[in-house]
Amino acid sequence: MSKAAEIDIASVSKIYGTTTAVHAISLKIPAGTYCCLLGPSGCGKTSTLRMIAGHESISSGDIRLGNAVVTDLPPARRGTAMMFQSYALFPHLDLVDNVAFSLKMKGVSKDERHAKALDMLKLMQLEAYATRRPAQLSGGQQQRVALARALITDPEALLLDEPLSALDPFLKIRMRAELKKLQTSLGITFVHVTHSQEEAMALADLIVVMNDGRIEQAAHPRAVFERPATAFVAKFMGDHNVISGRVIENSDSMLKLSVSAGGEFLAANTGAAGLTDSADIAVRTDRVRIGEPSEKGLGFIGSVTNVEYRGSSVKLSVNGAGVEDFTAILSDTAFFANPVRVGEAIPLCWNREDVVVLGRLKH
Ligand SMILES: Nc1ncnc2c1ncn2[C@@H]1O[C@H](COP(=O)(O)OP(=O)(O)OP(=O)(O)O)[C@@H](O)[C@H]1O
Repeated sequence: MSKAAEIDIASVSKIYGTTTAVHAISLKIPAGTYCCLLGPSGCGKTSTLRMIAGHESISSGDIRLGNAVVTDLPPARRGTAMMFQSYALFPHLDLVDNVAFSLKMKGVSKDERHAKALDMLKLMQLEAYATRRPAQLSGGQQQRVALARALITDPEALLLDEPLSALDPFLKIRMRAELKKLQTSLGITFVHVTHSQEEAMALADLIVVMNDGRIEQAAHPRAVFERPATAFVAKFMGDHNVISGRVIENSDSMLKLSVSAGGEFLAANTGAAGLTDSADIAVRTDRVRIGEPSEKGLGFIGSVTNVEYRGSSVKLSVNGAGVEDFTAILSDTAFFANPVRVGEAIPLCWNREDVVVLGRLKH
């Protein structure tokens, strides 16, 4: 295998006719990273991946792979390989010929390409199926053939477009673990497009959250989850309550918000100096407790609108203080020690360190 390469995306845009799908994004993906491009449908993640692969032209900006600027290179000369969502296997060829296909295009001799294809099939534990055609395989096996076919070119970076979306939920989780294992053992850079935050959290060293053609946050999964940069990231990652309000105090140490129906909320100020009119804060749903707040602004009194039993936890929805559908996830033990019912008024509280001040993206 070749060495992994860093991918450097510098101010890259993609414009289709009158649609700007990607707005001058910049991103460095260190060599050997498992990177997930994450976001809702239409946010520009596939366009970004296809520009890295060379399957889509770059409207402006540059992409570097290792030391080489690849902006104007055709896909086969970039050192990348792409695995498509549909796997794009040839139905009439057996696995050896499917996997060897790109070597055939390069003019590699039959013996040599077949030997290499068999090695790749061995790596994917598919050598026993070498003479089968794709239709004679399960979904998970087809996915491994597609991986073998992409990896046979010894790429420095493997690009994967929703690689798990065709699999049933059980297989998805199994193949997810295999992808991670493969990336760790090969050590090459993986860039994987997904709209599933769970998938990205499970796989990535670097999550790049995209929205509307822009990067909202690029960081380690734990940083994205624990310190979401924007309201979009907090909502998209889930398990956060986002409260938006008017700024009534913004000092070095504290941010105080007022929500229209009278609620007041407090956060330790961490880099929110620019917020003067309005601001958003996030409170983790699993950090909310039933009880009186230790300080005004670190909780509110609300009415329970829904109680959902989830086995090890119970999800409460609460409206109050100008905040709707506020979620508290309580452990089953905490809930059943002191159960509450729909319609009941309850105090909710949390600690100051469980509040994150969210930034705003400058467009
Ligand atoms: N060939 C094209 N011509 C015109 N517009 C396009 C083309 N390809 C994509 N777009 C538009 O560019 C935007 C970004 O699309 P892109 O496929 O990159 O998003 P995505 O995040 O990968 O979405 P999905 O998860 O649905 O694949 C969308 O608004 C889309 O409609």
